[in-house]
Amino acid sequence: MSMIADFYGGKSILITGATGFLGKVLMEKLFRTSPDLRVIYILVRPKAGQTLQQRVFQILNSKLFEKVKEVCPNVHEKIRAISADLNQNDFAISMQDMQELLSYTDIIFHCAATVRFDDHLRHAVQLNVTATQQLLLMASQMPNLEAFIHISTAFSNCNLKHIDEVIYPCPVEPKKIIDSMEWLDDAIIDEITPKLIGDRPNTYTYTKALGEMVVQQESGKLNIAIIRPSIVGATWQEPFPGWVDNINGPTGLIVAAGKGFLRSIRATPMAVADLIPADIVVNLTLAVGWYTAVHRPKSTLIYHCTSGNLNPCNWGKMGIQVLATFEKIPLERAFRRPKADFTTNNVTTQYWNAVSHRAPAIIYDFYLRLTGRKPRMTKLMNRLLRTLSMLEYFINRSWEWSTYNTEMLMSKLSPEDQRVFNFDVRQLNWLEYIENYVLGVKKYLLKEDMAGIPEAKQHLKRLRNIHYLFNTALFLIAWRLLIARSQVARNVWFFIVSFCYKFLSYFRASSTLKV
Ligand SMILES: CCCCCCCCCCCCCCCCCCCCCCCCCCCC(=O)SCCNC(=O)CCNC(=O)[C@H](O)C(C)(C)COP(=O)(O)OP(=O)(O)OC[C@H]1O[C@@H](n2cnc3c(N)ncnc32)[C@H](O)[C@@H]1OP(=O)(O)O
Ligand SMILES: NC(=O)C1=CN([C@@H]2O[C@H](COP(=O)(O)OP(=O)(O)OC[C@H]3O[C@@H](n4cnc5c(N)ncnc54)[C@H](OP(=O)(O)O)[C@@H]3O)[C@@H](O)[C@H]2O)C=CC1
Repeated sequence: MSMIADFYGGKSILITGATGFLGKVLMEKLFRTSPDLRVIYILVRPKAGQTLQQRVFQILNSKLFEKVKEVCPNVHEKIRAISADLNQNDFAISMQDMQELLSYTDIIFHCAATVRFDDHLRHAVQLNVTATQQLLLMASQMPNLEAFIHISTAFSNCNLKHIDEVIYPCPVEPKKIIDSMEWLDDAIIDEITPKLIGDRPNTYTYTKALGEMVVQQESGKLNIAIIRPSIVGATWQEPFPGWVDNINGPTGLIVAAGKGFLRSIRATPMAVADLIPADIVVNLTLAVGWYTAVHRPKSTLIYHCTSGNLNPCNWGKMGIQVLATFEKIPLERAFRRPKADFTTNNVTTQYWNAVSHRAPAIIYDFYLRLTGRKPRMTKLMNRLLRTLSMLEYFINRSWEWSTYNTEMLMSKLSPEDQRVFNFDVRQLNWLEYIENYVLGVKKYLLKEDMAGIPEAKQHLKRLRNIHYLFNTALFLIAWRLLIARSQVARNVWFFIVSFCYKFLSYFRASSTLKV
């Protein structure tokens, strides 16, 4: 019997960010392992023309929830979507809904955040700091609350090389930042942003660090824990391997490499690729929820959910395995053959960006224009290059995260819980995981049919022939131009032609003699 699964039975659980990547995997696991839970409240905003109900319906009817429906057929009744916008005061939750949340919630998992690296500081503060503060205030009014679990990121202190499971204060108090965002105009915020974020690379990591400080300062009598996952990737095992449905982090680059857009990337092959599968993060999160509620640690514990110190893999190994998988299982309608390399300095990066990214895009757009279609490749390529420049910080450095609390928790679990809520990253086989990840990108994110693989392979063969043809034509044109302009080139050309002629004459003469 799993103590953790048993613990969530009969509970009312509030999840923010339940429509996001991690939130969905968290909900799925909760329903599958504790189908007798009372209710999961999710704070959802209407989006992209969909009502709350339509959004929930879409999630529950997705492939991810197929197993849940077998174990918990009345899952629709156990999920209660509450209209909320975390950017608004009191989250714009109705009085009635607020009353219900305050009266019944037993556990909170706070996953909602803006994860965009380029978000405006005002918006990032609102969601990652102010909303966290408001949620804590709400939590403090919940009489039944047993635990508040805050999802942060292992990169909230990426300005440090070695990171312990402690909160590192930022120079300016979060309260001052929150206040100033209320009266400063956008232009001034833009001006002070670089000074505020200091040696962090973006507003995301900075505001997640502020969020942690808020959690520490406002914890009061609450039972709180913070989880810091590193780069969350597709699922490893549960509910099935390779599930992923958004293009954040490595996923977008895997798509770009598979479709042949991404040909070179500035990365350090030996740097640690601190990826962590989504199901490991979720298993740890649920175990932390149980431990925090049942054992009530005296202080707020922080748990690093990382792979680097227990089972390291580097970007080089990862890149090679991604490309090897595309050899076997290519994506459909690729722009070019999947073939990419790492560059390590600015000059080579600029060179390969021009030759392998910009030039083919310009040529393709020229072809689209010639055939009366709208050019789009240059725009897409510029977007990719911008994304690459934002991710570069994370793929050219290595960090060390200590994992004492995470390992301590593992040792507290019963053998059954260690199996059902497995977060032991040492058991992960990277090559197998990456292959499943790439497959998952194809199947679940791009929704490509496996039956289309032979056609995709044919398409790659055609691309290879076009590539050879194009290179031969380019060489001949360049050579012809060179001959027209340079005496040396003409002499070389004369030498080659006469050499070939002599060789052929000799060959013909010797074969005639034999006859
Ligand atoms: C030794 C030699 C070996 C040779 C080997 C060669 C190697 C070859 C490489 C092969 C493959 C590579 C694989 C391995 C390398 C992987 C490297 C990965 C690096 C990853 C580092 C991540 C570090 C993360 C650290 C922090 C972790 C966290 O805590 S939080 C989560 C991370 N957050 C993010 O990832 C968000 C980052 N994204 C952004 O900030 C923004 O998207 C952007 C600024 C990058 C781009 O913004 P922009 O406005 O230009 O575009 P946007 O509007 O966002 O999107 C463009 C289109 O995409 C759609 N989109 C966007 N988001 C999503 C989504 N979540 N789901 C679905 N679709 C999405 C969007 O709608 C746009 O579409 P259109 O409207 O149709 O245009
Ligand atoms: N993905 C990763 O690599 C990592 C993620 N994390 C952390 O994990 C958590 C979850 O991340 P992930 O699932 O990847 O992120 P997603 O971007 O997939 O999900 C974000 C969630 O927050 C919700 N949200 C955003 N703004 C609002 C708002 N104004 N009102 C209500 N809800 C809102 C989104 O709702 P909607 O669907 O309406 O947009 C969505 O459900 C975050 O705290 C993140 O910092 C930490 C480390 C790595």
